[in-house]
Formats: sequence, structure tokens, C-alpha cells
Amino acid sequence: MTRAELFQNIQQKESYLCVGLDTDIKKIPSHLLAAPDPIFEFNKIIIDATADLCVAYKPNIAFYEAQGPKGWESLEKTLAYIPKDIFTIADAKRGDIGNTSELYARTFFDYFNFDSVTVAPYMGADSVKPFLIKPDKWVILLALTSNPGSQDFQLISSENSKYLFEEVIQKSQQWATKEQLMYVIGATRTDYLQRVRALAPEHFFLVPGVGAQGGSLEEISRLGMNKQCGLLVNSARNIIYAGNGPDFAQQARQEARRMQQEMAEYLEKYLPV
Ligand SMILES: O=C(O)c1cc(=O)[nH]c(=O)n1[C@@H]1O[C@H](COP(=O)(O)O)[C@@H](O)[C@H]1O
Repeated sequence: MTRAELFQNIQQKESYLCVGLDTDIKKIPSHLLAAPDPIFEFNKIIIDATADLCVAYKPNIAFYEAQGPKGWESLEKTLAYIPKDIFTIADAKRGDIGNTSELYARTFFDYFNFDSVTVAPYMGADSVKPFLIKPDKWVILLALTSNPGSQDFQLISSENSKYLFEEVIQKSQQWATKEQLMYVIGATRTDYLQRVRALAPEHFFLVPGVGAQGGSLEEISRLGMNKQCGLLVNSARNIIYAGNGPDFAQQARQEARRMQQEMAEYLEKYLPV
């Protein structure tokens, strides 16, 4: 999917919501456990309940890997079930020496046919470039993450008083254009968002950390939106586990709808003209 297509979907749906499919077998409603593939069954119901309200789905690969071979099957079926006009993110946070990254790229782009994959930048150019070989596939590079530990390395500043995350954003723009590269900026880090936007004015950002981690959707939208919106705001637990009884799908839809309606308001208010 191109950046223009993504923006078109955002405008049509008045939404920049990414639903996180962090599907934990221990948290899904008990009545689904009798299904042959409970994780897929849960995802299918969540996708049916939210597909008209979001522009992206982000399965977190850890939740599938933890189930062994069955988990990979659930992931494959989930991917095939997601409507083709919705952007898909493999949240795998990979990156290794070149020949290994090439295989990770093959897994997520060729085998699963994801649109994008999250990548850790810290092994440098040769670990990221193998993910950039197809023009329609995206790398979403970790820049400033939402977790408290992001201050251990990402917020260390060098002699020229640049933070490590700023070095990541500047340097990586030599490796790919805004048509193939996004950055992860945690929703809990809005105090740095304007600084990040100044470094990458036209890029899309994947912003996780609203809801369960406490980030503010309005602050992200006010400080981070660019002319193509430039934001995919992820919420996982708050949507997919909004309820865990027989009406869990309606509850998930209600939470996704609440976020979409807020987003429609912020697109009206903050999208630069
Ligand atoms: O790359 C990510 O998606 C990610 C980066 C980050 O800085 N913080 C972060 O929470 N995430 C992911 O975003 C999701 C957040 O889930 P909730 O807190 O349940 O909405 C999880 O899948 C995390 O792994």
C-alpha cells in the first residue's frame, strides 16, 4: 500500500486507528476455547467488529510465537482474513546481520504478505536495508518507544546534544524515503513529539501507548499530525479486551468507535490545510 492510499483510507474512514491484535489465549472469552483455533476465532470476530472503523491491524508476533506451530497457523489465517484495503503491520521488532534480516523480510513480506514490519535500528544500515527491497513494503523503525526503559538508551544525548532517537531518525532517512519508512513514537512521549515531527515532517508515525499505557490521543493528534495525517495510533488491550463475556465483540466495537469518533473530530481540528 502506498502513502497516498493510506491517507485516502484515513480520509474515507475518518480514522487513523490501528487495532493491535495482541491475542492472548489466557485472556480470550472462555466460550471460544472450544473452537478448533480459538486465537483465529477471536481475531475473526474482532476484525468483523472493527474493520470499518480502523485503517490498520497490528498482530504482535510474540502472542502467536508463544503458541508454537499452532500460533503461526492462527497468524496466517488472520492475515488472510484481514480485508485487503487495510494496512497490516507485523509487530516483530526484528533486525540482524544482513543475510538474517533478508530471511526475516522473506517471512513477513513473502510468506505472510504483511505490508510492513517493525524493525529495531540498533544493528545499523545493513540490518535494516534487507527489509527495504520491495517498493510496496514498509519498515517501521523503533525511534522513541512508549516504555519506561526508552530512557535507558533512546534518550541519551551525544556530545552534539542530539538524543539517540534523533540520530536514528536522521540517519535512517538516508536508507529509504517517506514512501517506505515510518517511525515508532510512543504515545507516552508527547513531550518529544514536536521535535520528532520537525525531523521527519512528512513521514508516518506508528504511535502505540494510548489506552492501557496512558497516552493522550488528543495530544498526539495536536502535536503530531501532518498534511497526510501522518499518524497510525495503535490500541490493543483497551479494544480487544474491552469485554470478555458473550458480548465482547460489541464492547470492542464500542471502544473502537469511541476512538474513531474522537479521531474524526481531531482530523477536522488539527489536519493542516
Ligand atoms: O512497536 C510497537 O508496536 C510498540 C512500540 C512501543 O514503543 N510501545 C508499544 O507498546 N508497542 C506495542 O504496541 C502494543 C501496545 O498495546 P496496548 O498497550 O495494549 O495498547 C503492544 O503490542 C506493544 O508491543
